[in-house]
Amino acid sequence: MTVITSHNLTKQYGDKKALDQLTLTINENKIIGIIGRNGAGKTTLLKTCAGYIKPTSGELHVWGQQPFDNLQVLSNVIFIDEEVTYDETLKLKDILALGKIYYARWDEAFAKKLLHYFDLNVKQKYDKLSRGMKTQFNIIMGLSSRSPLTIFDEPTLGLDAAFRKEFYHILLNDYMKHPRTMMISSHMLHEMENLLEEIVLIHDGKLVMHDPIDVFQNYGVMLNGKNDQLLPFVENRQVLHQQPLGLSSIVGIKNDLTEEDLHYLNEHHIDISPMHSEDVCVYLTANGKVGGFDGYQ
Ligand SMILES: Nc1ncnc2c1ncn2[C@@H]1O[C@H](COP(=O)(O)OP(=O)(O)OP(=O)(O)O)[C@@H](O)[C@H]1O
Repeated sequence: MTVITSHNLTKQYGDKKALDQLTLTINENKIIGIIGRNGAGKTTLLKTCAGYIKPTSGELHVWGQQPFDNLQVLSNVIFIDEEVTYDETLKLKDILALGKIYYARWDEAFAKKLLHYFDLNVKQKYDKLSRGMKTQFNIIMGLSSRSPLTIFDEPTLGLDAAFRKEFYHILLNDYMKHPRTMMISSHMLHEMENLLEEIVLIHDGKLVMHDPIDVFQNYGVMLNGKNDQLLPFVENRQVLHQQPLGLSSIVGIKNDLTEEDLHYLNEHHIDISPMHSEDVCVYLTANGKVGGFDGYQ
């Protein structure tokens, strides 16, 4: 079943198009990574899908309905980011009690188990938690809501490595037991790759790529060899990155190598290595800057 469909979705702030004619389909029960550079439009996309932001133009449907200010959609969505705040008088247990009211699939026992595991005291006031502890609590709310559409916007921002690791592990286990649609934006792609089933890469508000994670992971290859042999080889190919090293170069290209290509590379001692997913993201959103910053010369 389809959860989200957008067609030419656009959100404009003054002259800036935070989302620019974005057409996308998200199917249910997947974990989807929303990636892109700073200012790409990730938060705007997620908040628009969560019904918090009204699109300027285009179409957006969540379970077939326009999400903005739509109670039926809102009751099935949870949106967690670092700006979530609660009334300063509320203790954690009071907030858990609210979970029961807001989320049909809320699992209070699970929430309490997680709080205990992470040494968060239910009697403590939310307002008195450290910033990292607030983020931990927000994540616990997000997981325990079991909302059919669970959205995490940069969930691990400011969290230590130990918690991040635990979070990925718990999220995956809970998702296996209770499948739902999860959209997660993050700049920590390398840490999250194993969780994700699909990647949505956006840049300047536009969709660059929406594919299964393995397509993304196999998108490019890095070649390292002598210029005489390497440069003619890459001449008519999609070059994503190029780094001269004197008489040699490192060149990143789209991975569409044939048997014949592999034979050539082998024969000319050109090394082939995988292009890391984070580099694929960087190179595909580089605005034509294939060689990186070189302003010191
Ligand atoms: N309320 C707003 N008013 C004006 N401009 C905005 C507003 N919200 C977002 N923008 C602009 O829209 C663009 C996309 O912002 P958005 O926060 O969606 O990006 P992002 O991909 O989440 O970035 P980051 O990774 O840095 O958090 C940016 O240029 C931002 O300045």
